[in-house]
Amino acid sequence: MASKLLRAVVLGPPGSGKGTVCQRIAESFGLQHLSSGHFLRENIRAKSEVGVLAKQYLEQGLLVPDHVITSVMMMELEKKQSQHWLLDGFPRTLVQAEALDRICDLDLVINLNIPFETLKDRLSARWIHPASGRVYNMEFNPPDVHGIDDITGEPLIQREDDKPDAVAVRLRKYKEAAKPVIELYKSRGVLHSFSGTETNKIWPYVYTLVSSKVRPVHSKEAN
Ligand SMILES: Nc1ncnc2c1ncn2[C@@H]1O[C@H](COP(=O)(O)OP(=O)(O)OP(=O)(O)O)[C@@H](O)[C@H]1O
Ligand SMILES: Nc1nc2c(ncn2[C@@H]2O[C@H](COP(=O)(O)OP(=O)(O)O)[C@@H](O)[C@H]2O)c(=O)[nH]1
Repeated sequence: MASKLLRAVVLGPPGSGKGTVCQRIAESFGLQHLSSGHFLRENIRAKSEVGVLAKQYLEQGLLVPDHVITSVMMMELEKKQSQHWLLDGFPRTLVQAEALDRICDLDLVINLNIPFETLKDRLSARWIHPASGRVYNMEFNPPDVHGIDDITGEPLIQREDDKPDAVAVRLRKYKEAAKPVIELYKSRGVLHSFSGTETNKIWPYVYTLVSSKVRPVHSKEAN
């Protein structure tokens, strides 16, 4: 199997399971999961310059300006140059995809196609552990203790932008912005789309696809 470092992206609307799928890929293949939304929320909590600027956009469910998120992600990617990585939530626009093009050639783009009604239901039941970005769902993967993170015992919160009004705006904006990004990756032959309403059914196909590029952490070969 090639020893080249994997450069992968997961695309999909809010609630499509990007975070869940990325978490599973990161665990199964030992690669870095880099979530743009998580970095922005960390900056907001730290009240950094980027955080202060980004806060108003996140609260309204709007995309942060391209130059802001691009500089955040370029800084993070620079730190991870020597590792396999997987991007979640970036690029979201053609301008961002072009910025990413300038620093790497993508090997794999996973595109999650999930029906709108399913997205709305999932987001209203989503809870997160803000410090780690761990994601729960009150039906799909509830925490052991209601409202509490399994690992740290700290409280879980619901994101402001998972409220119904913000969700509708986010889903509309996603469609507009993502179309040219999806077309770009399709034209390059790196796009792999998966449709369905259940992550558990999509996951085996994603696992097989990623296995064709990187060795699983727990495979016999890896031991
Ligand atoms: N690549 C990006 N470009 C612009 N804004 C972004 C980008 N990534 C994240 N954001 C901002 O951060 C918010 C949260 O991002 P995140 O990726 O966590 O959530 P989302 O995709 O909107 O929802 P979800 O986690 O449900 O997919 C977005 O609504 C947007 O305001
Ligand atoms: N009911 C259900 N919930 C899911 C499924 N897959 C993921 N979720 C939950 O749906 C919410 C959105 O998933 P997430 O991975 O955060 O998606 P993202 O917004 O694309 O990053 C989270 O609360 C997940 O736990 C699924 O197959 N069924």
